[in-house]
Amino acid sequence: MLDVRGIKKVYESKDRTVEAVRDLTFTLQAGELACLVGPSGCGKTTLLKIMSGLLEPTSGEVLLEGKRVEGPPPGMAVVFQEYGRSLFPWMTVRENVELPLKQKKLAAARRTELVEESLAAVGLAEAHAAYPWQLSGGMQQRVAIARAVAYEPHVLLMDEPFAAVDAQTRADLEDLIRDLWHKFQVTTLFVTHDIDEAVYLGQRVLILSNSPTVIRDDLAVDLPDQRDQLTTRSSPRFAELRARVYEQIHRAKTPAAEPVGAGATALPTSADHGSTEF
Ligand SMILES: Nc1ncnc2c1ncn2[C@@H]1O[C@H](COP(=O)(O)OP(=O)(O)OP(=O)(O)O)[C@@H](O)[C@H]1O
Repeated sequence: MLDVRGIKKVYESKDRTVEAVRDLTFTLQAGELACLVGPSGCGKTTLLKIMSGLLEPTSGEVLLEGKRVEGPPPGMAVVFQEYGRSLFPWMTVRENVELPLKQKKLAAARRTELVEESLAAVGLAEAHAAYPWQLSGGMQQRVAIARAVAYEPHVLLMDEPFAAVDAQTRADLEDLIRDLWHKFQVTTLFVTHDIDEAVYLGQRVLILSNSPTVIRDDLAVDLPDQRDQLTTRSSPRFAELRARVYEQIHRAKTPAAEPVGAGATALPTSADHGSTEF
């Protein structure tokens, strides 16, 4: 449903050339929830901008439902980290969520239905008349998520959406994402540099190498579908999976990256609800 084929991106300016992404190829199946994790600066945001048609690749292509992405595709919604900048402060919560639906030229009755359903789904039915600046950071990010869901996208891309919220809010938002995914079955790619978050959320974790970036591993997360912060994160399988991701990223950051299993790597201990970030 979403094909990323041989994506390469070289940023060129007068005095500097940066090969941010070398060769990325993967496919997201319809209804899949995949996480993308990699070291800081490895090109995650670059890749997402290319996938959402905001940036042109140097070579390669992205296909959404067989159609080449050449500008923001109508069936795609993106949630960014900076919720503060993505909501309009002069519009109420309801108006913010409704705006893309107006641009989609939906009838008023359908817009009302979608706005109410999505605000209820993120637990903000009561806050529809508030302005974003009257809400906490976590609530603002819920509004941004509601806006994306109301749009009824075929694909939802999320670029480190919880990086700016506190740990408790982050855990709640992670559970919200899984609930919404179960409810709406939207194909989702969630970018994070938090290994625990990637394993907890995803059915699959794509691990990127250091820049210039390629896919280092594509890991199936065989944890039970019903997850909760306490039981899932303290299960032995969760610990094994996060150790594998950690090891891959650790090796990706060393200059002569060896394949997994070629040597011992000291792993951080899995503190309950702690996270490992890069
Ligand atoms: N507009 C640009 N011009 C030149 N170089 C850029 C530009 N945008 C990003 N880069 C470079 O491309 C590389 C990848 O950046 P990118 O922001 O995509 O990585 P990232 O994985 O999202 O980083 P982080 O995890 O720190 O947010 C970096 O070396 C960065 O300096």
